[in-house]
Amino acid sequence: MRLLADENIPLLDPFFAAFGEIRRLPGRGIDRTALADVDALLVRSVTRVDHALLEGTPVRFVGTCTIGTDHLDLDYFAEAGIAWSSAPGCNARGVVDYVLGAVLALAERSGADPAQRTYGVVGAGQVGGRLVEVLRGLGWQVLVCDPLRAVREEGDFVDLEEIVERCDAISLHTPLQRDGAHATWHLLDAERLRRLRPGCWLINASRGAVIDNAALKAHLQAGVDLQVVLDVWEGEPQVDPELAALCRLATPHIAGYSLDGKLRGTEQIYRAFCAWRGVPAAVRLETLLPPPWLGELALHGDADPAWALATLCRAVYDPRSDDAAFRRSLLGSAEARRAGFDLLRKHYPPRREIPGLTVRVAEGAAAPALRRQLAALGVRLG
Ligand SMILES: NC(=O)C1=CN([C@@H]2O[C@H](COP(=O)(O)OP(=O)(O)OC[C@H]3O[C@@H](n4cnc5c(N)ncnc54)[C@H](O)[C@@H]3O)[C@@H](O)[C@H]2O)C=CC1
Ligand SMILES: O=C(O)C(=O)[C@H](O)COP(=O)(O)O
Repeated sequence: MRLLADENIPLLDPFFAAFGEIRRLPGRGIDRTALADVDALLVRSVTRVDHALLEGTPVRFVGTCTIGTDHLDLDYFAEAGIAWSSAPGCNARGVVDYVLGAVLALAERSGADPAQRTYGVVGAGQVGGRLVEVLRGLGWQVLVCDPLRAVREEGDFVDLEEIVERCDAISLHTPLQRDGAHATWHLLDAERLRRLRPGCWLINASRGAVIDNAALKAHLQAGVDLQVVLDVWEGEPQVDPELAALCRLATPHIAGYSLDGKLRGTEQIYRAFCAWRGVPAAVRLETLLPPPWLGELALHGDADPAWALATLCRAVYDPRSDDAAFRRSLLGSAEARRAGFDLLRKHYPPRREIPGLTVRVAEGAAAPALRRQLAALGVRLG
């Protein structure tokens, strides 16, 4: 059996070597020629996998080690009888940690208390749903917009217009859907951007085109008070440096790049692949995932919970380092910027997730509040 894989997929050998030959290519370089004798294709989000790529090739299985599937032509797969799988939820926690880091950075910069804002989460699936749980667990006010969930289940959902009008921090977590009743392409268009509350924090770690980037740039250039964090960009890997310069935080599509999330993504595709082949999945991620870099910490029982929240989150991940590296990469030519976007992702430093922490809290006046907060973050209590 021959497998072709994006070279940025980690742990290919431990999970897939037993099945046959594994060839590796940059995800953007995978073409029909490379697939001429390939049975299974393993990708991440940068390879468009459709009729044009697969027609006439022997590929019968496609796995994407990512949550998003907007780069796959699923209708064509169904028509052509090609088995496929994505990795739902694999890096959801990485995105949650990114949003927390972004919120804390915006709060520090503006001097605002993050606990006093009204958060709007748009899309409450694996990522947004976990984010809502964390924010509500911290005792913060959160409005949730997810029209698909709203028709399926009881719950406290609001529509997008209410999010736009009432929230002073909005985080987008929908898939990119170009058409249909719940299309998300340019969900935040010029008109909705205009109606955002002054001083609003707007975070996009979903897909670039969920916000109309040209409208956003025009809006920011007009001097509107909007604090924007973008991890994803229309047209990436080409990023508009003028738009990036207008953002408070700008990163190269790395919100979900926790080491844990990336390795889970490979494992989930390995399991789907084994199921397709009809063989048991013998390799276990637990044996391959390194222990958390930052294991155990102790907190004084009188520690200020707001200080503890910021300190612990930042100790695990602070998106400002990714922002600084990305801004440096945007100084060169268009070609260098495009290459820089992919290089930063290819050589991304290993980052772990907040729930990997174990924290002991000594007895003290703030101990109950600290323990509640740690539980909300998903941290283990030692
Ligand atoms: N920046 C990054 O590194 C990452 C980005 N992503 C992106 O985040 C997206 C969301 O991920 P998950 O939460 O895991 O997906 P999911 O499929 O679990 O959840 C998406 C949610 O959005 C809702 N939704 C769909 N259309 C909507 C609309 N028009 N308005 C409001 N809600 C709507 C769905 O009902 C669903 O509950 C992915 O599709 C992917 O594009 C995911 C992982 C990492
Ligand atoms: O899982 C997703 O969906 C994502 O957006 C991934 O974090 C994207 O990772 P790459 O495919 O860009 O490596």
